[in-house]
Amino acid sequence: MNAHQSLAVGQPIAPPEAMSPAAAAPDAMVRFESISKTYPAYRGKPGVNALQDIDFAIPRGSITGVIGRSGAGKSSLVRLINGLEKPTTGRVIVDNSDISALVGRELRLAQRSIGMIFQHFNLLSSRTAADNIALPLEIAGWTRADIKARVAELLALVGIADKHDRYPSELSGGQKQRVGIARALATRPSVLLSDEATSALDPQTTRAILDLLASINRELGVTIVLITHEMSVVRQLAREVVVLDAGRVVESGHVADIFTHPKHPITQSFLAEVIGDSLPVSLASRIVAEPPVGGQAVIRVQVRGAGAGDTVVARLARELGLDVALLSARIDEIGGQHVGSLVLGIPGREDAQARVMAWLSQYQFPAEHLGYVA
Ligand SMILES: Nc1ncnc2c1ncn2[C@@H]1O[C@H](COP(=O)(O)OP(=O)(O)OP(=O)(O)O)[C@@H](O)[C@H]1O
Repeated sequence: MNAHQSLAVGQPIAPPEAMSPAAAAPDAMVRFESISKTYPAYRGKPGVNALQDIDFAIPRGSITGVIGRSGAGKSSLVRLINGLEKPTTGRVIVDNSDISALVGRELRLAQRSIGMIFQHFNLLSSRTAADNIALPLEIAGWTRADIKARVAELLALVGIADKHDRYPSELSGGQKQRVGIARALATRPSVLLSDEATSALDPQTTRAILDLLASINRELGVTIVLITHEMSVVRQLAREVVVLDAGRVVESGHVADIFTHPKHPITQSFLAEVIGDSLPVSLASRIVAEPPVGGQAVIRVQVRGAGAGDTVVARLARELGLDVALLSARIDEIGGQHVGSLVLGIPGREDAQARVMAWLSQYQFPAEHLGYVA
C-alpha cells in the first residue's frame, strides 16, 4: 500500500508517516480498507483498474466531499459504499458492518440505511411526489397508515408539503431534487450518498439544495458523502474532502486545510477554478519579471481565520518596519473558516523581500513571489 493513500479524512494535513489508515479510525461511518476495483476485460475491451490502494475513513456525522475529474473513480467508490459493486480486493465497512461481504436479503437490509440522490433525480414519472417518496417504504413493508404519516413528515422536511399530489413533470429541478432527498431519507438512513446531485441545477437552486443538505446533516445527524467534480460544491458544504485522481486518493483532509495548502496538481487545478486566484486585470497587466528601480515586489499570501488578512498587513509593517501595500484581497468562507488570498506590494529591495518571506514562513503563511510593479 502506498502511504500517501493511507489518510483518515478529518485529520489536518500531515506528513505521510503521521496519517492514519482507515483501521485507525474506529468512529468512522464508512471505512475503505485496502480497496481496489478492477472491471474485467469484456467483449474485446481491456480490463480497467478503476480504484487502487484506497484506504481512508469517512467520519460519522460528517459531510465529506469526494472530488475528481471524469473517470477518476467516484461512481465506482459510491457503488462500493452501497454494495452495488464488490471490491476486487479489500473491505468496505459501513456503520461497522462489512457491506462488501453481504448478499441477498442481508445486503438489501443494509442498503436501507444508505440513501442516495442522483444528478437526474431518478423519479418515477407515473407517480406523484408523495408516491415516489412512499416507494422505499412500500418495499420495506410499512403499513399504509405509517407510510402516509412518514411521507407527510418528509415532504414538510424538504419544504414542499404543498407538492404532495404533483407529478415530476409538474415540478422544477430543485423541487424534483427535494422529492429525491425525501425519498432517500424515507427509511431513516445513517448515510446519504449524493452523486452529482446539484450538477443539473442552476447556481441559485444549487445553493438552496446544498443548504437543505446542510440542515439535514445538522438536524438528523446523517453522514453525507458528496460526489462531485465541482470544488464550489465542496467549498459550500463539506468539512472534509478526498481528492481522487486516476483511481487513487491523491489528497485528503479538512477542506480549509486543502484550500490553503493544496499539494497535488489536480487539487490545485480544482482550486484555481473556484478560489479566484487570478489577479485583477489592472494589477496583472502591470506585473513585470525584473525589478524596476524603486518598484515594489508583489507577493501573494494565503491567510486563514477572521481578521487574519488585516493582521498580516499590520504586523508585517510594524514588526519589520517596512511599507506594505495591500494591492488586492479576497476572503471566502470555506469549510466554516475564513480563507483568503492577499496580494501585497513590499519594497523591491532584495533584503526587504528576504525579510518578508522569512517572516511569512516563520508564521506559516504560504506565500509566492509574483513579480514586480513600478
Ligand atoms: N461497469 C464498468 N465496466 C467497465 N469499466 C467501468 C465500469 N464502470 C466504470 N468503469 C471505468 O472505471 C473508471 C472509473 O469510472 P467511474 O465511473 O467510477 O469514474 P467517475 O469519476 O465517476 O467518472 P464520471 O464523473 O465521468 O462519472 C473509468 O475508466 C470507467 O470507464
